Amino acid sequence: MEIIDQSILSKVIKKRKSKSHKGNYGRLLIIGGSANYGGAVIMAAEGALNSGAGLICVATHSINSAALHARDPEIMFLDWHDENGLKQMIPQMDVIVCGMGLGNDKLAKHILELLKKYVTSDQVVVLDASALDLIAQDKNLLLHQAKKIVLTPHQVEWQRLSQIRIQYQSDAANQEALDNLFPEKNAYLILKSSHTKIYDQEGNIFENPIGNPGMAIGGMGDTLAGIVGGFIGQFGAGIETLQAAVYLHSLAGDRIFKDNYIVKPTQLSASLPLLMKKYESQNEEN
Ligand SMILES: NC(=O)C1=CN([C@@H]2O[C@H](COP(=O)(O)OP(=O)(O)OC[C@H]3O[C@@H](n4cnc5c(N)ncnc54)[C@H](OP(=O)(O)O)[C@@H]3O)[C@@H](O)[C@H]2O)[C@@H](O)CC1
Ligand SMILES: Nc1ncnc2c1ncn2[C@@H]1O[C@H](COP(=O)(O)OP(=O)(O)O)[C@@H](O)[C@H]1O
Ligand SMILES: [Mg+2]
Repeated sequence: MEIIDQSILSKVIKKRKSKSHKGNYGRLLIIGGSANYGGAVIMAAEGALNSGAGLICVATHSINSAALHARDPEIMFLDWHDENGLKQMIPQMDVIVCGMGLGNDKLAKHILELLKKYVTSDQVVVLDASALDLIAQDKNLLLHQAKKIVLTPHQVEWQRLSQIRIQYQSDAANQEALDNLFPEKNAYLILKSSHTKIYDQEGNIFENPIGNPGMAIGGMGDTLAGIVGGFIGQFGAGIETLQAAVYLHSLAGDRIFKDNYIVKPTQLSASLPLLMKKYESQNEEN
């Protein structure tokens, strides 16, 4: 197992080319936010926006549209009851992040079915929160055809999905469970805790050494899912991209925690552009 260190940031965060446009930095579809959990998808979207995603569309319950646009007019909205809209939108995007506040009703399941049907082998899918819980209840909802699939459970979500109780979530058991879920070997696991670990399917494991208890607050994982999506859209779906996303999330949290009793997820997101500028690579992206 390797410990992630700060050098991962300048390795992954590229200086932007002057000759570029929003399409070069990832088209993201973020799906989540039932009538009661709109905050979850807005926090994910703010993680993606502030970490540099080129273009973001949020598919959510229509009740969340005004709040989303009031906070972030940069972000597009799609009513998640609009099945035709979803069918058209899904294959057009580079990265799909799904699950934050999705809930577990019939519509939530149907959205996972649509994803399974319309995601292509060129796309990357990040699955979080309710999406993982729904798949734990019905493994038929799991999609396999994406180029890469990134799971971002906390330990209880991973327990539900892998059937491994928290105290038995050893590296070997986690890797075996990931391989059982994805025999195609196209998945990563970001297992969140106070020491988040990242697993690939080639036997590599990376542990995040930073972060703090001020980050133990609802929405912190939603924010991470958005950052992971934003980073994949800009820097590709390799293991180093995931390490940098996880590390940056905690580094941002630590900087706020130095002077604050708690770390608000929205405050963390707002601090990302400055932090990314500080740690960007000195060489232009190639
Ligand atoms: N503002 C919004 O709209 C927000 C909406 N959200 C949305 O809510 C939905 C449900 O998600 P969820 O994570 O709150 O519920 P769930 O999966 O039942 O987990 C809770 C249980 O797990 C435990 N537990 C958690 N982490 C643990 C850990 N690392 N290690 C160990 N234990 C841990 C925890 O423990 P306990 O409280 O019992 O001590 C409890 O038992 C989902 O769609 C999500 O996106 C949230 O994102 C928040 C902001
Ligand atoms: N004590 C802690 N130390 C470090 N990081 C923490 C701590 N508590 C929570 N976190 C981080 O906060 C996030 C919580 O994710 P999650 O439980 O999915 O939150 P939510 O679903 O409420 O958004 C994870 O990234 C986790 O690593
Ligand atoms: Mg969560």
